[in-house]
Amino acid sequence: MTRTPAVSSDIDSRDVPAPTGRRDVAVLVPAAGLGLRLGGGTPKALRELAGEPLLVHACRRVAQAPSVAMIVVAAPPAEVDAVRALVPGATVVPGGATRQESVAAALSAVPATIDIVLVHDAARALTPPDLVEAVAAAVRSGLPAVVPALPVVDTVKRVDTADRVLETVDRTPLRIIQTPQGFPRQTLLAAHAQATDDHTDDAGLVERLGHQVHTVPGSDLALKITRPLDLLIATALLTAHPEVR
Ligand SMILES: Nc1ccn([C@@H]2O[C@H](COP(=O)(O)OP(=O)(O)OP(=O)(O)O)[C@@H](O)[C@H]2O)c(=O)n1
Ligand SMILES: C[C@](O)(CO)[C@H](O)COP(=O)(O)O
Repeated sequence: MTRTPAVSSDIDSRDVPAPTGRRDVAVLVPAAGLGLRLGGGTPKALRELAGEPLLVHACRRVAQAPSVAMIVVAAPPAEVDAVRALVPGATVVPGGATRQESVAAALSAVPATIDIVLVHDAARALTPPDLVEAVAAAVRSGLPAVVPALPVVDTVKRVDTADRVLETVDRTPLRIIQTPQGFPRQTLLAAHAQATDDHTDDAGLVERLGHQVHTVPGSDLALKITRPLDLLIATALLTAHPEVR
C-alpha cells in the first residue's frame, strides 16, 4: 500500500508569513464543549494543563499572532463570567448545544469591519501563533476557505458493523484536519446561515456552498486534546519543548 508523502509539520519549523502590519482577523474560539471523552466533570476548556486552563493556553497563543484584532470565545453557558475573568481581552458569548451552534453564536459578535474570520478549538491549546498567521495569510491572499492538514500516519481499513475488515483504504489522498480554519467573514456567515444539518467543522459547511477548501501544512502541536492520553501528550510536549509555552 502506498504511503502518504511527507507533509511538513512542526515542533520546529514553519515558514512564517511576513507581517502585513494589519490586524484584520477575528478568531472565534468554541469552548463550550463538555469534554465527555476527556472525563473529569469540568467543561474541557476549563481543564488545566501545566497549571492553566486549556482555554487560556489557546487564547494566549492566538493573541500572539500579529494579524489578530479580536478573539470571541463561546463559553459554557454557566461559565460565562468565569471565562470573562480568565480571558479579559476576549469577547465572551454563551455557547450552544453543538460546536456549530457555538461557532454561530461567536460569529454573530464579530463586527462588519472585520473581513477575515478564523475558527479555532479551545481544545487545540498548544497551536502555535505561526499556524494562526499562516491560515490568516492564505485567506488574505484570496482563498475562500483554508484548513491545516496533516498526513495520516497509520494504515486505514474500512470495516463492517461487526468490525470485520472489508478493505484497506489508500491513505495517500487522506488528511487529518485541524484548526484554525479560516474564511472571509461573508463566506462563513453565508455557510452558517444556510446550514441545514450539523457538521463537525466549519470547512464542511463552506464545502456545502460549493467553495473550494484549501489546505496549509498542519502542526503536531495543534493536536486536539480529546482523551486523557492527549492531555498527557500535551503535558509532555510542554516539558520537552519549553519554547512552545
Ligand atoms: N457544544 C459545543 C461542543 C464543542 N465545542 C467546542 O468545540 C471544540 C471541539 O470539540 P471537542 O474537542 O469535540 O470537544 P467536546 O465537545 O467538549 O468533547 P466531547 O465530544 O468529548 O464532549 C472544543 O474546543 C469544544 O469546547 C463548543 O464550543 N460547543
Ligand atoms: C473542527 C475539528 O477540530 C476538525 O478536526 C474537529 O472536527 C472538532 O472535533 P469533533 O470531535 O469532530 O467535534
